[in-house]
This record gives sequence, structure tokens and C-alpha cells, in this order.
Amino acid sequence: MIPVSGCVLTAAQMHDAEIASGISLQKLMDRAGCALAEAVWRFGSGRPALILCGPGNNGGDGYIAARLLAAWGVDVSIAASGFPKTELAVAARAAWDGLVGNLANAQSSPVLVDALFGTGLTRELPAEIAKPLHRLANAAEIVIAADLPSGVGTDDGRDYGAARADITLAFAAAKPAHLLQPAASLCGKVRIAHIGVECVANVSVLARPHLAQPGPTDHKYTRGMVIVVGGTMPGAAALSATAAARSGAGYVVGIGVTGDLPHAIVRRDHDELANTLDDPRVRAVVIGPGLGRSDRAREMVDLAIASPCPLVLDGDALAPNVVNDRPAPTILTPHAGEFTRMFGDGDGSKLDRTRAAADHCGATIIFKGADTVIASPGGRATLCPPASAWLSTAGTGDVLAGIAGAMLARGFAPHDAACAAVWLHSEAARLAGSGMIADDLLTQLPRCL
Ligand SMILES: NC(=O)C1=CN([C@@H]2O[C@H](COP(=O)(O)OP(=O)(O)OC[C@H]3O[C@@H](n4cnc5c(N)ncnc54)[C@H](OP(=O)(O)O)[C@@H]3O)[C@@H](O)[C@H]2O)[C@@H](O)CC1
Ligand SMILES: Nc1ncnc2c1ncn2[C@@H]1O[C@H](COP(=O)(O)OP(=O)(O)O)[C@@H](O)[C@H]1O
Ligand SMILES: [K+]
Repeated sequence: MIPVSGCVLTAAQMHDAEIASGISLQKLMDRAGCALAEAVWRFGSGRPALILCGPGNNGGDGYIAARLLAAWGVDVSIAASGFPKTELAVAARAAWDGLVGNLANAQSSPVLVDALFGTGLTRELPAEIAKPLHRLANAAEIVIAADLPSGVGTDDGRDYGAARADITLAFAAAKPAHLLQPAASLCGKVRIAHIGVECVANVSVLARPHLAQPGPTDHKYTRGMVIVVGGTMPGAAALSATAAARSGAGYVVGIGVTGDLPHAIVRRDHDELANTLDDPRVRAVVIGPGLGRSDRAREMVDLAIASPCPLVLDGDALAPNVVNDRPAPTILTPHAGEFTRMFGDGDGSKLDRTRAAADHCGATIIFKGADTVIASPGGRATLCPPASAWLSTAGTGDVLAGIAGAMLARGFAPHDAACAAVWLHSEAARLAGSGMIADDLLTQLPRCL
């Protein structure tokens, strides 16, 4: 059982991977059931457990876990929503020699195991299932979900009436619902149980980046020169510029960035932008935080886009069709409002929409929020485990843009730069703790390196 990591598979991809594994479904269910029993043993600490079993293989996992837990001496009972419908679940139920209660009138227990539905959920939970599920979950001390909390859309993270779990044990791989809201916040802590199925996908969970320390041959230019362009709200660009410096850039130039800045950041005027962009040592430009939307601001964005420099576009620089297959590395960092303004409402999940947008504009996109999605042209995407919700405060996005600039400047390819930036931002927020403000991220960033 490991923290959420690795590939992210849709329900259909998971099904294909199970088949491709060459391992019998019976064996896979035995492994899943065993992993579930171990989780209940570990997190339930031997307290009495009630296992809710649904009609499919998710229910099958529940019957197998119950049999093992009973053999290990746990006081375990089962309540089912009906008779199993799959061959494997029928066999798993037949191997359980205890009683099977009715979900509707099941008695609550300190440990509730939710094995009603997993990747096979196709629609809203009916009231006759949702009502007892919520009643029993509210009465339990701990809720452990098998694979997914029953009632979340596996691929889009929609809530179809799920009860919140404390622990979700995902089998074989994470699914989008473990990372996309609102489902992600219904999962509690997500753990992966590897059951021998090899999973390959171009969507993965954000991982800790490899950030090399400066070496003996490094100097300020090899570590990366970043330009941050300021505008009407000086604080925003100051946050970006300081974040770039604090996340390892060797040289940061603030163009038109006024206000409180570390002395290490070099200040230049707006009319020096064009000259500075011609400097071949420039490794990244960050433009948008606090820029404003004047004609002058638009001209500066156009200059930055036309330059050959790697670029982070944020805030006011984000507009529909602002970049189209720009040849140099480009990262866009929209929040939900900016994303919709740029790409429309679109169809599908946040993951689908971000991937479509990345293909459309030919740039890496960090679609921010409580379930940040990073996507690049060609389909590569990264889903980010929930970061501290204290990030929901003004200026934290400006900090992220600055970090992304520093990551491009250290030579990372755009997708890797975006991932490293989101990881550092999230880690800095974790260290900053409760009540943090954007400025606090700046002090924590060096610790995250
Ligand atoms: N990953 C792995 O390698 C392994 C995965 N395994 C496990 O298999 C699980 C997937 O199993 P699964 O495909 O049988 O689907 P599952 O979620 O049990 O439910 C399907 C049933 O629910 C029904 N139904 C659907 N929605 C409903 C609703 N709203 N309200 C009411 N009913 C609804 C649906 O009926 P239908 O839509 O056909 O009417 C069907 O009867 C997976 O999550 C994991 O736990 C392991 O066992 C082996 C290795
Ligand atoms: N509830 C939340 N949980 C986790 N992260 C969040 C949450 N709300 C916002 N964030 C993060 O905080 C940052 C906010 O960025 P943004 O909305 O651009 O703010 P600003 O423009 O004020 O800097 C983003 O990185 C976003 O992912
Ligand atoms: K479940």
C-alpha cells in the first residue's frame, strides 16, 4: 500500500490493463480483496467492521476481504445492496459463510468498508442505496472505500451521491476520480494497492521533481536568467520575481517591477523590455501577474510572445488565441475563470478540457485550482494531489508563475518545468501551514529545494 503515485488510468484503460496482465481476474480479485482486508486491519485497528457489498466486482472484493478479516479474528459483518451479478462476485459471496444483511436496515459499525461500486458505476446512486450509505458512513468512526468511494464518476470525478471516505484504497492504479474534484475530496487519503497489473498511461500523478543542486561549474547564467515584467499591480510581479529568485534562478530582472523587492533582483524600466528580450542569456520570461490590460500591456505581451525566449503567461496576459504553436517553450497558468475565458466551457472532465486546450494552443497548460491539471500538446498530462487549501488566497498564483519561470530557466522542458513548479508551490504551502499568505511561500521555497 503506497501513497497515490504513478499512472492514472480511466475505467476502460484499467479494464484493458487487467486483461493484458494475463493474470486471471479471480487472482486479481483475490489480491484486491486481500489488500482491502489488510487496509481494514491496519486502519481499523481491530474494531468491528461492516462491509457494504454491491452487485459487481467491487462487491466481490468486499466479500473476499470479509472472509479474510473474519479468519484474522475481526468482528465483521456484511450488508449487500442485492445479489451479485458477476460470476466472480457470485463465487466470492458463496465463499463467505456468514450472514449477508440487507443494506437498507444494516446496523452501523465503527469501521465501514464501502465496496458497493467501483469503476463500474455508470449513473447517480438511487436513493435506496445512497440513504443507507450516508447513514452508515455518518455513524462510522472510519470509512474505507474499496477502489473508489461508491458514487463518484471514475473518469470525470463527478459526484453521483457518494459518501466521504477517510481512506480510499485504489486497486492497481489511480483513476482520475482520485485526483479530480469534487471526487478527490470524497476520497480522503488515497493509497494504491499494487496487485500485479502493469499500468502504462500518458497521464500520471505529480511526483517529486529531481532538482539538482548547483555544481562547481555553475554561475548565475547557467542557473538561469529570468525576466519578470511588471504592470499596474506592482505587488503581483514582485511576488513572481522573488519566487523565481527563491526557487533557484541565478539572475532575475524585474522590468517595470516596483515596490518591495530583494536587492538581488535587478530593476529595469519598461522601455528596456525589447533590448532585454534580445539578450541571448535570457532563459525565461514571466509576464501577466499584475500586468493590467492596457494597450501598452498588450504590446509587451506581444513582444514577449514574438521573442525566442521560453515564456510563462499568467493573469492579464492570458487571452483567447494568445499563443498558437509558439516555437519556444511556453507555459500558460490559467485559473478556472481565465481558462474558460480562453478556451470556453468545453466538454468532458477538467483533464479532458486541459488536454484539448494544450493541443489547441500548442503550449503546456497549468489549469490551477484545488485539482490542478497540467497538460502538454500530444496528450501528456499530470494530475496533482490536493495541495493546501490555504493556497486559496490572493497572490499565490503569481508565486507559481515565478517558480515556473525559474524551472524553465534551469532548462527543464515545459511539462517538467510545470510539474516541478506545482510540486514546489504545493510543498511550500504545506510548510507554510495554516493562515499563510502568498509572501510566506517565498520564505519556504528555499527549504523545498
Ligand atoms: N483494477 C483491477 O485490476 C481490479 C479491480 N477489481 C474491482 O472490480 C471493480 C469493477 O467491477 P465492476 O466492473 O463489476 O463494477 P462495479 O463498480 O462493481 O459495479 C458494477 C455494477 O454496478 C451496477 N451499477 C452501476 N452504477 C450503478 C448505480 N448508480 N446504481 C446501481 N447500480 C449501479 C452495474 O449495473 P448496470 O450498470 O449493469 O445496471 C453493475 O452491476 C473495481 O472497481 C475493483 O473494485 C478487482 O476485483 C479485480 C482487479
Ligand atoms: N482550494 C484550493 N486548494 C488548493 N490549491 C488552491 C486552492 N485554491 C487555489 N489554489 C491554488 O492557489 C493558486 C491561486 O492562483 P490564482 O487564482 O491565479 O491567484 P492569484 O491570481 O491571486 O495569484 C493556484 O496555484 C491554485 O492552484
Ligand atoms: K467502493
